[in-house]
Amino acid sequence: MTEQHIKTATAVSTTHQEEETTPPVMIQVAALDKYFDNYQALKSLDLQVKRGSVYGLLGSNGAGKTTLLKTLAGIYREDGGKVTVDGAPIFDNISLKQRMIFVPDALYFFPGASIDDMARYYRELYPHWNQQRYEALAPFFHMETHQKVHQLSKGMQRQVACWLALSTMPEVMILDEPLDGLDTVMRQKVKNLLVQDVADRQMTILISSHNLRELEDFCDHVGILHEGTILLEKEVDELKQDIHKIQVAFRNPPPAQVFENLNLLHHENRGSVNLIIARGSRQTLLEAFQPHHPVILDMLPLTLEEIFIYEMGDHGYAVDNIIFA
Ligand SMILES: Nc1ncnc2c1ncn2[C@@H]1O[C@H](COP(=O)(O)OP(=O)(O)OP(=O)(O)O)[C@@H](O)[C@H]1O
Repeated sequence: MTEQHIKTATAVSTTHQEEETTPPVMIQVAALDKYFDNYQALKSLDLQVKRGSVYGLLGSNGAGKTTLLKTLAGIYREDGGKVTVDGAPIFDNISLKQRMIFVPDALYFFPGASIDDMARYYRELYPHWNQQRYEALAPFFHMETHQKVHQLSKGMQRQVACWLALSTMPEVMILDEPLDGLDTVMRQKVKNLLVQDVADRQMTILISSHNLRELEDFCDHVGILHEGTILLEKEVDELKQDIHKIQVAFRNPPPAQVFENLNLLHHENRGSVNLIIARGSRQTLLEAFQPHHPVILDMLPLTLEEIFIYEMGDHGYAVDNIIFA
């Protein structure tokens, strides 16, 4: 989500008097345990998602993403810890479930149902169903509402699931790898639609993916789930501001302390050029080198992928499969 969207969403929230009392946290997970027989799929997991924000949940196969999302959607009951949405427990809470939507990894449509049939079903279940929006979105998805869902391709069925979900006007959307199988253009269009709802009416999104790149331009927070726990959680903007890749070379090398005093994540020499990944503000890092008259001093932007690799390196984990899968 863009900075502008966040600003818009913030502006909307502060213009409404009643929202001053609304808790900023929409999804709260504390010390969540989930077992399948003797197998512990989620281990004392903590997670918070603020109202009107987008949280990206990353994890490799079997990390526990679907288990977590199904628990948050109230499909699984927690075995330990607490899961609340807008301050209330979710399991067995029908009125709360009417305010949120879960788009699962494995989609389900009634046998032989058309898109319109499914829309009628959703209309019965969700009191805030917006028929006008449902109809307006048909050309966006390039589909006719009388089409049978089972005759559509997998990617088109995923689009139908997003289309129906958006038409329920949810306060919270939980999406299990919704972008898988969508072509690049449609993926971006769906992301734009989702972000628009976040900006316009403070919808909260929790979205899972194997692919960090998929989430990079879209999420406010990214968390890495690994073997049932959140290994690392970061605010995307903060991450990008706080970590830098620097190429620096000197005619006369400065004392070693210049490097030692930095919060270094990585340092290598390529000929006379030092390649450094370091934490700290841009200004602090520049000020460390400038007194030593560098002949080259470049600060390069880091991708979120690179940031996670270096950050996770700190934790001593090999995470290539999480980042690149
Ligand atoms: N119904 C179930 N019964 C038994 N074990 C389960 C069940 N559902 C999930 N598991 C186990 O829990 C672990 C987490 O599975 P989960 O489906 O949550 O992972 P995931 O991160 O969504 O994986 P993927 O990216 O492959 O979809 C796995 O080891 C899986 O085998």
